[in-house]
Amino acid sequence: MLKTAIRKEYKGLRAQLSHSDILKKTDLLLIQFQKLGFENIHTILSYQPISQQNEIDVENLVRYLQMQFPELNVCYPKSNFSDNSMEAILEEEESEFQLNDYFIPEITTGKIIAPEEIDLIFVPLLAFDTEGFRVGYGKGFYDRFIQKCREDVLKIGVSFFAPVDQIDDRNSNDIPLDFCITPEDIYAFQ
Ligand SMILES: Nc1nc2c(c(=O)[nH]1)N(C=O)[C@@H](CNc1ccc(C(=O)N[C@@H](CCC(=O)O)C(=O)O)cc1)CN2
Ligand SMILES: Nc1ncnc2c1ncn2[C@@H]1O[C@H](COP(=O)(O)OP(=O)(O)OP(=O)(O)O)[C@@H](O)[C@H]1O
Repeated sequence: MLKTAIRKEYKGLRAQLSHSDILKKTDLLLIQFQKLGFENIHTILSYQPISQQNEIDVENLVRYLQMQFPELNVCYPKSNFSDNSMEAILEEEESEFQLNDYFIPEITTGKIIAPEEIDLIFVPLLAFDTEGFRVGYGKGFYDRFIQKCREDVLKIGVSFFAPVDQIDDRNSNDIPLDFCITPEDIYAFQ
């Protein structure tokens, strides 16, 4: 399937989920995530969900990591729509989030963390395939950002749905995930 068709289908599938479906699937995702073990995680890049789009809220996954790594640095993306780039901003006590034009609650100010410092990224997506490639909103923000990260950065996708068989129009910029968590399974790639 082509990315445009996948985007359309999975936006539709998400839109059909009820509030209680979402709560249940989000709980199941945490249970799956807890099966993974991590070592030496200091800094992560999380995201705030676009709730109008029924994006997955990964807050509970972040809290779970914070229990294991009490000193965890949690960053959030700040997008620049003029060049489709983004920066990781460290969340601190005084951090504020403001809805941007795309209904993303974006962190407003804070310390910029170098991509090389990030150990783990929760990657938002619309769909993924059986090899770990993903379809996002089609602007390449995450592919551009991940390119600047360390080779060993853990890229973890989260999806309410099982993978599609194959994304037929993937390109040389597409960086595959290491894991994708769904309410039913953990997919490990490579
Ligand atoms: N929660 C969240 N934060 C994120 C992302 C994301 O996917 N989810 N991003 C991942 O890249 C970056 C922002 N990128 C975006 C890229 C394109 C559109 C966009 O085109 N939105 C459409 C609405 C979706 C639609 O097509 O229906 C639009 O408003 O036209 C939105 C965000 C950084 N922060
Ligand atoms: N590292 C990169 N450098 C330059 N252009 C890039 C890079 N990564 C992606 N792009 C460009 O960004 C556009 C969107 O890419 P793609 O269709 O793979 O997006 P996506 O993975 O669905 O979305 P997103 O990453 O925003 O969630 C494409 O035109 C692609 O060529």
